[in-house]
Amino acid sequence: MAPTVERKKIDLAPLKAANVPIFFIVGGPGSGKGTQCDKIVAKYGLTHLSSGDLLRDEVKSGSPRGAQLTAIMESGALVPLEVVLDLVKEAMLIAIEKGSKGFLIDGYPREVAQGQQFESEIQEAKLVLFFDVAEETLVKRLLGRAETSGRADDNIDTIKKRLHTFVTSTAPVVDYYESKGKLVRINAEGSVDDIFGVVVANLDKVTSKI
Ligand SMILES: Nc1ncnc2c1ncn2[C@@H]1O[C@H](COP(=O)(O)OP(=O)(O)O)[C@@H](O)[C@H]1O
Ligand SMILES: Nc1ncnc2c1ncn2[C@H]1C[C@H](O)[C@@H](COP(=O)(O)OP(=O)(O)O)O1
Ligand SMILES: [Mg+2]
Repeated sequence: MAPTVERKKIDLAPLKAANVPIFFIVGGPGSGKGTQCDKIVAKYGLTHLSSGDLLRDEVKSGSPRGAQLTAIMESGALVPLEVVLDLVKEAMLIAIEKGSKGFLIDGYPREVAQGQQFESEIQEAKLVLFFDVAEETLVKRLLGRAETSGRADDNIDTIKKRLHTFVTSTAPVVDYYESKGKLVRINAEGSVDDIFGVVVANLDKVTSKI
């Protein structure tokens, strides 16, 4: 039986009223989502929310909700949709109160249903940036990150499982947004600065009003 998750009612009215642009940031584990988001924040001042960071913060907080998450994340599987979406909503509301002018939602959606539920409950994404990197490169980068990250999921066994989850659950997200004409596929094998150049060229087309 699936574990029951604690949920509370979240009033989304202020978030919907603000109607700020939302960008989904998708890519395999180690594709450079976090790295590029830091650079986007520095240039455009958008609010960066990483679903993985929100989950790790929840674990650290010692909440009952957090306690259920560690085992799932160490197994390389996806956390239940409602848990992630509630954390994202709560973080977005806090940022809106502080005057956020738009969001980078990093590591979300990781399955098509997550995208559909987010967009039906909150607002449509403006664009989906997909960082496209070969598996071999992802493994190399994650093993490099493992040396300093302290992350329980940066080890070869969990990395293999996370890659499997990416192929089975998240690759369909890429196809889904491509068919909607919202996908920006970025070859992310090159240097951080070269990739950022492509990111900027794409964001500049749609962020002139931010
Ligand atoms: N373009 C790149 N070339 C080489 N290494 C990179 C590049 N982008 C990110 N990295 C490194 O790869 C690792 C994973 O990057 P990260 O931004 O954490 O990816 P993600 O958030 O998609 O898992 C980090 O150690 C980061 O420094
Ligand atoms: N949107 C989401 N839905 C379900 N599980 C998620 C999720 N975002 C993150 N997780 C869970 C499963 C991931 O393997 C783990 C770490 O995510 P992450 O920090 O975004 O990884 P990375 O930046 O290496 O791609 O947290
Ligand atoms: Mg990340």
